[in-house]
Amino acid sequence: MSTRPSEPVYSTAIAAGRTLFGGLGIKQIVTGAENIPATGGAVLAITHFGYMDFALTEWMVWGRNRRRIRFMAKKGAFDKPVVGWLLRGMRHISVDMKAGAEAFSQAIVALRKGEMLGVFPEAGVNRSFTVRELKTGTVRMAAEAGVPVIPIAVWGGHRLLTKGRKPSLREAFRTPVSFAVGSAFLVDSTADAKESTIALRKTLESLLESAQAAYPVDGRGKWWQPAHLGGAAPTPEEAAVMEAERQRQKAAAEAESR
Ligand SMILES: CCCCCCCCCCCCCCCC(=O)OC[C@@H](O)COP(=O)(O)O
Repeated sequence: MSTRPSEPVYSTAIAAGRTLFGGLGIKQIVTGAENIPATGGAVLAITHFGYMDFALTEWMVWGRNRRRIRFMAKKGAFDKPVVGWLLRGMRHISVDMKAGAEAFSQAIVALRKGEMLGVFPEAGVNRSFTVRELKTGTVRMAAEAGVPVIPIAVWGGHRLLTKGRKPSLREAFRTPVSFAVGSAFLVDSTADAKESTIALRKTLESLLESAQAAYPVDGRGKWWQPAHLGGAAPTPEEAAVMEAERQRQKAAAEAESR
């Protein structure tokens, strides 16, 4: 692919994102950037601690090789009037969490066309800021499309915007965001998807540990630091309880609106 067709919606979003992150003085710390393929299909498997992970990852990738990531995102976002139009304009893929087959086949088509797909295999933001159990779809789609998985840990992006927390300019200003990009993870199509997924999770955890170890701000006692590293974030067990409660409330609200 020597030509890169113009995409006005995506280009506008990138311009807006660069202005925002540039204005906030976000500092990128990147290791393993050479692992991002310059061409061809690949699944980027990204950790998910904050709502800026999408844009931050695209910002980092764009700065390296000018590629546009097609993200898999919740159907709920696509159902919103303006946001939905924007997401479709950027050719992101809508995922119905209750019926994933449609999104899966769209993802395969995109990968076979040589697109770079961005997925968050934890299927949501985990308030403990630790890597929780992954869905198996990531490795299954890579195996089926015959493309590599590129594991990426993003650390610090949750300080900009995350679940259950009001964003603060002071917290965001000049915040370092680390990206640890791992080498291509080739999925053996004869291997069990569960096993490969466990291996992928271990890889993401070790990339995350390396990003945290080198992070230039001491997180001890801070809300954004995981409990096992001396931070004030809820433990994985507490986060799971909070998430179950949130799901229960959502289901109750949906039942009421019917
Ligand atoms: C400079 C770079 C700027 C580039 C802009 C391109 C970025 C594309 C933005 C895609 C945004 C997709 C938003 C989807 C929203 C969404 O799906 O997020 C929620 C979940 O994940 C986790 O949610 P949760 O249920 O709260 O755990």
